[in-house]
Amino acid sequence: MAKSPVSGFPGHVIANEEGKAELSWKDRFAALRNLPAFFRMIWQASPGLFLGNAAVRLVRAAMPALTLYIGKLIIDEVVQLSKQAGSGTDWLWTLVAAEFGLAVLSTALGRLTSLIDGLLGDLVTNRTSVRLMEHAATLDLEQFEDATFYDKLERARRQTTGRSFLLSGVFGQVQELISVGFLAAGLAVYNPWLLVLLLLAVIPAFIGDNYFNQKSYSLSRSWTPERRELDYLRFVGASDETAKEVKIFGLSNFLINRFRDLSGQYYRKNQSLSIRRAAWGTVLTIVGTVGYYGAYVWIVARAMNGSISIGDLTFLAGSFRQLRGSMEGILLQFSSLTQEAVYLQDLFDFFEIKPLIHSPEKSLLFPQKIQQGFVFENVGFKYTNSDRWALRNLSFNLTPGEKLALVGENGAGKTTLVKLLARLYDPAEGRILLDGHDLRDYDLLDLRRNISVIFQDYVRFKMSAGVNIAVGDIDARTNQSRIENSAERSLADTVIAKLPGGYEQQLGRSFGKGVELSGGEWQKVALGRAYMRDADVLILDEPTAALDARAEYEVFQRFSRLTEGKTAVIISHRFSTVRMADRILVLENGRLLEIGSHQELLEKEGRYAELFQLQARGYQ
Ligand SMILES: Nc1ncnc2c1ncn2[C@@H]1O[C@H](COP(=O)(O)OP(=O)(O)OP(=O)(O)O)[C@@H](O)[C@H]1O
Repeated sequence: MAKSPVSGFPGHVIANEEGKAELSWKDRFAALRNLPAFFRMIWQASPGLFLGNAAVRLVRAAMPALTLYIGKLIIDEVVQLSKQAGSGTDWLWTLVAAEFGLAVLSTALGRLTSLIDGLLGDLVTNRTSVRLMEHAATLDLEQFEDATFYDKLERARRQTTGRSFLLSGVFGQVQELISVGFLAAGLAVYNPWLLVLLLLAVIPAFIGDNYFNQKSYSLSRSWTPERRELDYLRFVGASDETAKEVKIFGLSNFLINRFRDLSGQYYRKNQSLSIRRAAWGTVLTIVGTVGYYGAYVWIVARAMNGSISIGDLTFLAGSFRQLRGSMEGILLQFSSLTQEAVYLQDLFDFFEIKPLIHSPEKSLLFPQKIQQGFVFENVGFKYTNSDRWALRNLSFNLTPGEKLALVGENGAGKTTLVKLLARLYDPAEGRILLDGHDLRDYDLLDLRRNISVIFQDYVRFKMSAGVNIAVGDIDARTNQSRIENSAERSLADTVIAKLPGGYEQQLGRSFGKGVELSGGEWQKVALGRAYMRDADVLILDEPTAALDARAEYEVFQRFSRLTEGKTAVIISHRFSTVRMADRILVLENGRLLEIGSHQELLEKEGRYAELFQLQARGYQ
């Protein structure tokens, strides 16, 4: 049985993947444990900016209480002076100057904070993106082919941008908390009950907001697959890669309608949630305003009966208003921050995914010279999410220096076989031996380094022609003579000679003055990668499918010469290519049907002979 690549990962805060996720309070508080790791990420991005941010915010936290207190002193002083004409005004003007100074400082520090937040946010985003790419590179192909994994990757990718919100949010929250501490202390000196009234004014709105945040989180999470489909439709509907077929088959309406349906459904769900949120928000804020005016009435009454001064009145009213704003901010932010922290869990979950295919602790190095070759022993393989065996009971050997051709109808399992040989997957049954040792005992990177594979769906990198060949051995990308030599062997040199920029020419139309190549021209370039990698084992999956008859002939003339002594596996539907192999392995529905030389198989008059004659007749 092929193991599910995403099962058994560390627990989620979220209940399930299908999206019935609800965020309970427990989940929210649990998500807060992601914050230390998040702070570590920020600290690693720039310790200097981190400390600077903390220091500036600490100073800013003290400012509201200080400003209000100076305001109170100013008013009390003015009242005093108006009662005692002729006394000095120096103290009054000193206080006014101090308040002015605070106002200027507050503006300057506010700007400074945004600047630092912005810079730190960018650094964190870049670092996280790099980590994401690095980690993705370690994971298995099978994991990439799993939809659940892809959703997780998608959510993690979304986490790499927009981190600055969480960053300034968390820092801002700490700043507000300290600020509230100062203000609350001032209020408590006059009457601690004011603080109770304050909580009553703030909590209803908080509960409402929290409820709706939870709803919108589960909506957005449950829609991850559809959002991915929306992105995909947007891409297919408007991209250079698909434009040709979209036009020819007149697909645009089909795609647009699907997009409209899906985005419309999401919009409607979101719309009803947003309306309910706005309505409840209004009601609960009014409740809060009642609480605020209750406290205000008490303060005014105390001032009227002379228990507190006019300065105290402005200080208390100001503090109360400010505190209400700050606490509302803290509580509301808390619910969106915990939500963000939960999203952060997606990112950390992604980093926790471990590849199932890796090197053993004590690994073997790929042999300098292959002695016995590869042996497939009763190999079976199933793709994840598929009940069908793509390969089963497969036993054969591949001797050193042999050229083996794989033949079979579409879906017979040819590509799967070579993916197993390159250890992109591990067999679910049986084993593959190289010189008597299981492939799983070899160092994975060393194994891959020594096997050169060109897949039928090779990547057309939107990069220069030279790099498109150099990807065969990317560390040698500055070795121009090796690149040119590889190009010569694969016939790509004639393609590149026609490009205005030669080896520097940007390929594909995505960037700048890129040039598009024909299918066969791309194939020659991709074939160059196989020669660039000087590996002992060469695997070519339909390497000549797009080549014209002359090019195919030439490629194979060279191929036999250039791969002398190397082990090669070639997948091809063209029998002119296949017959040049030493032996031919015929697959049917994942099983080995026949194996032997061209002549042997023709004499056997089995499936190979039938397919060969079928194709030969087509040429007569
Ligand atoms: N990534 C995948 N996930 C699930 N099933 C897959 C995947 N790749 C291939 N298969 C299935 O495995 C079987 C063998 O596929 P494979 O690509 O090995 O065939 P092939 O012989 O190379 O075909 P072709 O001649 O069309 O290239 C097919 O039934 C295919 O549907």
